[in-house]
Amino acid sequence: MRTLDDLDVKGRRVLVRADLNVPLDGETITDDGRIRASVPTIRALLERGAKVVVCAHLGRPKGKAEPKYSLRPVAARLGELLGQDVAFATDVVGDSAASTVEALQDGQVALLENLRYEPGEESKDDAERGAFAERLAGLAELYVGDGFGAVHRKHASVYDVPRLLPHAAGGLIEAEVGVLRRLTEDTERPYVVVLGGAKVSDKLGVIANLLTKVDRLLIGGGMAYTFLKAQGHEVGNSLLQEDQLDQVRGFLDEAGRRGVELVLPVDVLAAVTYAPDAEHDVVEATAIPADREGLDIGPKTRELFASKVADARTVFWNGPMGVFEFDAFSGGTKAVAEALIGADAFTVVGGGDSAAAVRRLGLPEDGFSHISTGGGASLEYLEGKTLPGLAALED
Ligand SMILES: Nc1ncnc2c1ncn2[C@@H]1O[C@H](COP(=O)(O)OP(=O)(O)OP(=O)(O)O)[C@@H](O)[C@H]1O
Ligand SMILES: O=C(O)[C@H](O)COP(=O)(O)O
Repeated sequence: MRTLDDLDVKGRRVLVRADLNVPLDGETITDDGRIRASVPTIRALLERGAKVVVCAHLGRPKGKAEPKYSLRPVAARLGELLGQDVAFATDVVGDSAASTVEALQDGQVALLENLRYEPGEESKDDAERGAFAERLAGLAELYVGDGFGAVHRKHASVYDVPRLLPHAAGGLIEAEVGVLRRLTEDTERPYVVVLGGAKVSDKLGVIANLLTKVDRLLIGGGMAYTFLKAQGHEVGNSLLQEDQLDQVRGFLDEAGRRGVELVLPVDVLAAVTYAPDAEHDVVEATAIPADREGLDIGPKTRELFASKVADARTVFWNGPMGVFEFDAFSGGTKAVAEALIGADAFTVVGGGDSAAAVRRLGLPEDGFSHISTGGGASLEYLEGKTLPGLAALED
């Protein structure tokens, strides 16, 4: 992959694809980790006299402009971190983007509005995606891919634009790939992967492949309930991926055949509703009442998961064990994070929310070997898959 040193950026418009998908509470950014991780590359380009045009997505607005997914608050925070103004374009490839980019002087930076306001960004139709990519590429002369968290998406800004412009990888992508490579080459064993979180359908897909690589797979968070249901248990109102139950039954069989330990929760915190102060009880994972939803792993599971991490030599963890944003349901995530910190192992945490959880719970970031900005992206990297955003940069 070419790096920033291979591009002559002085006086030129450089489109930087960053991952600025941060958690928001209204317009308040609750964790700015991904913005901070994007700063070094943007700063390096500014210092070299480029006109920097940053593009990124926020949430999943599905091709429509929805104010709650606006990147405007992110532009303000990015400006504070860079110590200079960030011009904000109120559209992606429209008049505002054109005039904002036109007005940039060398060493100045702009952020475009949420890429996913445009249906072309995520389109599965190559022509529609390509047409949007042409418009986006038209804003700049060079492209820098640095949004590691999104490299697993075959989206216009990730996959198509680098084919249209001279390009390079930014420092974040270089660093992430450098560390994650260690998890795919000569992995020290026992190798344990811990999965949780809420993007269940996305991440179930990676399990088949992980089962060929790991010694133990621990499943918590919103992911666990599809497994419990597949084993025939009631999961009440818990997060469930009904259409993937057969696939999950297949994983359970495959794990058995391969001798991979697949460890599920034995108890959960079952709440009456999804709320910070929801009334809840600890119940056996096999006996979740029909009118309750599991919002965290229970105390016995925390001990069980910690014991399964304790002797590991390599651990990758993606996805919180519960709704850590609510204090009452953050204990499981904290227990798993502490188990990783205590392990004598190469430990990697991946994912926007997983990394945010570590910081929110006040745990030391240097307690882990690496905190990755990518969740789904790191998981797919670990599978050994070719990721569209990396392949495009390698071309
Ligand atoms: N039992 C549960 N029920 C509902 N939501 C849950 C549960 N457990 C965890 N979550 C939610 O999962 C979300 C994080 O999931 P997600 O899969 O997006 O992880 P991530 O670390 O951000 O990875 P990525 O970077 O791929 O998005 C959190 O907002 C958390 O509240
Ligand atoms: O949060 C992430 O994992 C990345 O920003 C990608 O977001 P996505 O899962 O909505 O594509």
